[in-house]
Amino acid sequence: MALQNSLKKQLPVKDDNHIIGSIANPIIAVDNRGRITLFNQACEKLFGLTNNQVMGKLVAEIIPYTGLIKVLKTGKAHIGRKFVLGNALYVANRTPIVQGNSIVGAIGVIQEITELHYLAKELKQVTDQKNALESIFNNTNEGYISINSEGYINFINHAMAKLLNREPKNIINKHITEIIPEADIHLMKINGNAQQSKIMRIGNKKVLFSRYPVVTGGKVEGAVSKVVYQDLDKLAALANRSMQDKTKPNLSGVHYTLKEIIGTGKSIGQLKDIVRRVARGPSTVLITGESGTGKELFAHALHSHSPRGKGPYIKVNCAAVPENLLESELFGYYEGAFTGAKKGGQIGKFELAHGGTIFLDEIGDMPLTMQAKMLRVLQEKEIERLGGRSTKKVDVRVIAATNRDLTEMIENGEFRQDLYYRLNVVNINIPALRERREDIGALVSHFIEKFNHSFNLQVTGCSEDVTNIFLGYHWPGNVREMENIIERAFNLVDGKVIELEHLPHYLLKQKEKYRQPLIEKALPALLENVEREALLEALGKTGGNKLQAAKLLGISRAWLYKKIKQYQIEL
Ligand SMILES: Nc1ncnc2c1ncn2[C@@H]1O[C@H](COP(=O)(O)OP(=O)(O)OP(=O)(O)O)[C@@H](O)[C@H]1O
Repeated sequence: MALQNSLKKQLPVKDDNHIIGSIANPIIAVDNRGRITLFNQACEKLFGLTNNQVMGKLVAEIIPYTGLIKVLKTGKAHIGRKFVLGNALYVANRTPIVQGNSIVGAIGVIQEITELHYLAKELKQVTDQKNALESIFNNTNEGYISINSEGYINFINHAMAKLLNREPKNIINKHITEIIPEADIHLMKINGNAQQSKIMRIGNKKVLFSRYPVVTGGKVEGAVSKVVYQDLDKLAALANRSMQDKTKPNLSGVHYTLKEIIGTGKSIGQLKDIVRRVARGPSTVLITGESGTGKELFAHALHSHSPRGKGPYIKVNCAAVPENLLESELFGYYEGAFTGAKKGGQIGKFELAHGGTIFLDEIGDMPLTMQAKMLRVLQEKEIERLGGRSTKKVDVRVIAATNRDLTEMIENGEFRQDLYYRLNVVNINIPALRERREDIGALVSHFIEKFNHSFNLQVTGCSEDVTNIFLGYHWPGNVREMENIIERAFNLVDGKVIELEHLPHYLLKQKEKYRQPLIEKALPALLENVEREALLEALGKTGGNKLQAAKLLGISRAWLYKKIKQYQIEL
């Protein structure tokens, strides 16, 4: 008790006015008639009036709009009423002073909130910006995650959370290595350097990520990582698909028509007529001919001129695909069909070609087991993916090609006869280049024009010696070989004419070889051979023009016709 009394003496609690006077908040009170009864020092400062000037005076006269009179009249408190005085913002709480049942006065307590107001405004702006950024980050497919300088996650967007297969709320504040163990190496190294486009694994996915330091006031405060492609394997598969799409004409720009097939001679002309007619129908076509004769070019043209020309054109090289993969390549497979099968399975070339054409190149190299399956597809027009039991109808036109002698293969038991008949509904046989020398001149001009364009040169032609070699050579590699020889010459030529020195050595030698067998024959046969070759050369040089060819040979036109008939030269 003694202690309490001594404390009371020391503390100013006994002097209410002194306590109120010391409060930093302006306080003003009135009695029940509105006369000022309390006006503390903070109030004096706020209103610029002294206590002596205002005490006992009517508040309405001294400071209008305090709201205290209204509180007196209504008995209702005003809480948190804002008002502006000078450049500052204030909030006031006004309450009635109640004694017993009656209102004996009113009191107002004021607080300056200018700073607070601006802070609140700033906070709102920051919150708005944060919300906007969050919605941007959460509506992108790119994953974002940020960590502080100790590696604790302070932000993650939806895409990144999805990639991690977790809820964002279960990730925030966790250590990055706890959530992404692989991050130890890639995401954790917090320094001032950015890392761009690195590949890392997150779970079973390969992703591409970039990491940037978060720098505040020159200090690295953390790092933010961006995952650009969530699954590179998927992306690779997509790119693969898009490459496959590119094999489709009209989409890729690689689009051969009959116009691109060069040949002035009768044989090519006849073949073009056949293509025009056959293209209209649905029949399977077998294109035969030596390697490099233009089988693929004809297959393309067949597709382009057909009603399916705008559909896909899918090529499968039966010799290039390993035997054990050919079936899945052609018909596709379901997930888990075999060890190493891709997740999600794979669509086969037949399905890809739906509505278009499938070109089965090198069909002669198709294994016998596959030949049986192919026969079924051609008969039923339906395919069965590996690992599945259901079949699917496909609307595909089949064009097959081979440089092998299928009839001989049938005799040797290497090719199924029934498949041969199915494929050979229409046969297009492209003669070897040596059997249509009349096309040589036009082809040479065509390739010179083509390479002038790509090499940006102005080559006008070949020297006479070179022309003679071209006309006499037996072209085992056919048009492809000619294309290669001319391209090679373009790499060496520095004038406007292709000369002997621009030809490969073997070609000069081959020419002699080509002439050699002649001496092994009897004289009449030898003469016939020479005569035939001379006719072919002349016709080739003149692009098949008989009048000019006859002039070149020094014979009459009638004689030339007789010889053409005798040697069964096709023009
Ligand atoms: N008549 C032609 N006109 C223009 N270019 C041709 C002609 N014939 C072939 N070519 C060109 O020759 C090259 C070989 O042609 P293509 O690939 O069509 O031959 P292929 O008979 O299918 O060969 P392979 O049997 O080796 O597959 C291609 O670059 C092609 O453009």
